[in-house]
Amino acid sequence: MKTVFSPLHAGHAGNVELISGAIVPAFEKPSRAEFIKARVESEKLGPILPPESHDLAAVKKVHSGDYIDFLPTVWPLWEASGRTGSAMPFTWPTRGLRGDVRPRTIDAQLGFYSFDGGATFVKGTWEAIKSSFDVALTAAALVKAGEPSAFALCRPPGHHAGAAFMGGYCFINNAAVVAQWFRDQGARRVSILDVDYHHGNGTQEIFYSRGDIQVINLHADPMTEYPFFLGHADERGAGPGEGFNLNYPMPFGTSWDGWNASLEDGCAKLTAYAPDVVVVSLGVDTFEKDPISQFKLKSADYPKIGRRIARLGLPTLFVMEGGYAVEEIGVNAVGVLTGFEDR
Ligand SMILES: NCCCNCCCCCC(O)(O)C(F)(F)F
Ligand SMILES: [Zn+2]
Repeated sequence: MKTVFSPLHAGHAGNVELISGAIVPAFEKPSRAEFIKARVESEKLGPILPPESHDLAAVKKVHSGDYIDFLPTVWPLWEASGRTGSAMPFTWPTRGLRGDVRPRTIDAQLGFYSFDGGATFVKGTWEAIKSSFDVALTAAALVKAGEPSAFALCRPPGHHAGAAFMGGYCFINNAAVVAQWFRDQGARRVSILDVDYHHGNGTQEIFYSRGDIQVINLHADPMTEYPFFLGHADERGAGPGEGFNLNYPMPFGTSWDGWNASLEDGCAKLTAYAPDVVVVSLGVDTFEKDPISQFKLKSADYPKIGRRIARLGLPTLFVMEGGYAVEEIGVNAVGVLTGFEDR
């Protein structure tokens, strides 16, 4: 399997996040991608290719233009306002406030275009964001060109980013961008299978009213876990999208048997949908040792996920999302990929 990777992810470094009332170093850090890359090499998964560069056209098919055009202006505006630390919002237009008027202050604009304080900017963040979707689009082109599968080693991740908002370490929804790209390249139906521990609220929001892109999410129950405000089982899609959004919320402590029951049902629904291609939002924060997550999957379980996805018998693009147990992130993420290839 070929991997696409860009060293430009490393410019998104030194970020902080707000956890339990304290500003702490961000869990979404450069070593995550480096450990995965090292494991791709040590497992001899296949060649590691640099991304082709793309313009923003494919991105603006799923994200609003004003939101995307805002992203590269953040750091310059933040610096121009005299700040040096991570650019982070602290006010959001929630119920009863106006979300149709964008204030002039950069701090407010960050809140205008986000749902939490988890998507922060430093000097190299925009370059990293751009390299991440270039990686995803380059890997998608490999699958379109006939590769049975490919691995987009994306960083930053994307599945919490909606049409016009960022959050949860996500800025551009890489999986959504490539799913739309496959449609534009002639795929009649595309399935997105999101196995990250957290619900892919952004991906759901982007495709919620569409029947041509099926979105299947396996995740921790939002009644008790981030992102909290989307991801319930009764969210089944709207209008033409009714029935094409499937959520499998699961309780804290879920281990392989319970998680696999959701995977089996999701795969049956995917097979019934008969897509031309599958995009896997690959997060491995379902791992028992993940520092911010509450599922109990073991490293030996990840190859089983890959084997099950391979049994779908469809062209498959893996897009990297989350996972914070950095020592084991490579073993677990690449375990899915070697399992897919049944090695
Ligand atoms: N205790 C409060 C910390 C807030 N937690 C934010 C969790 C973000 C999870 C991101 C992710 O893993 O879903 C992604 F795949 F997008 F990277
Ligand atoms: Zn996650």
